[in-house]
Amino acid sequence: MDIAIKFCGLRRPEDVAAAAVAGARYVAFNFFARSPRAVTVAEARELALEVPPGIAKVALVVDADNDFLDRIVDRVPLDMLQLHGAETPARVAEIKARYGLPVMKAVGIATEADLPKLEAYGRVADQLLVDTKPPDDAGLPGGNGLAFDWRLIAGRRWPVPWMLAGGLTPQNAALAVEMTGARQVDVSSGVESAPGVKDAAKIAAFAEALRGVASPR
Ligand SMILES: O=C(O)c1ccccc1NCC(=O)[C@H](O)[C@H](O)COP(=O)(O)O
Repeated sequence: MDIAIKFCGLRRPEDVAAAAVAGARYVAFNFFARSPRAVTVAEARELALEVPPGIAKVALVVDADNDFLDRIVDRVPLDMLQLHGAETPARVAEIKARYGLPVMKAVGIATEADLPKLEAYGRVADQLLVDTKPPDDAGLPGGNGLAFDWRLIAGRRWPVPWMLAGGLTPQNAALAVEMTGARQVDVSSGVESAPGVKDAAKIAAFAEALRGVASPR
């Protein structure tokens, strides 16, 4: 089975086109205003309308309130919500019920002590994004281009599908899949030429690096 790829933080129609050509299974639009990858609701709508059928369109939000989520969901055709803040399991369940969209919860991992959170969110979310926990001095809750120690999750399973994220690049993605058993991966800064600027050649190289790579699970 092919490894499913999510390209995160797309801002331009050419990014969507490059992701589609590379065989993306998901593309994500980032609504966190302080991110160099942020898009407005209107921009995301235009981008989402360009996404070919068969590619899931994901909205990435950080501790968004209902008013903001209402605006996003009303205007942007979406297939999934990605919650990348400090949303509690109860808030994840509330958002899932309110919008009727699948919800992916990002969980930051730095040490073994972070792993129980995956169990807790796995009971309420439809998917988990197993990402690197941002260091205290990181300016952003995600998209920092930092990997965590993949040995922490080698051989682990959760009750819902999950995606590996954090510091993946065309150079290390195949090894990450082999070490963790991930069947889905997420990448943002590893396919950029500058913060927020996706690079079509790196997007293609990332997909190429995973072609023919089989998850050991
Ligand atoms: O990418 C951002 O700017 C960002 C900002 C705020 C919250 C989350 C953000 N990104 C989340 C993602 O899903 C990234 O793809 C994930 O953290 C991996 O990023 P990277 O290490 O750059 O591949």
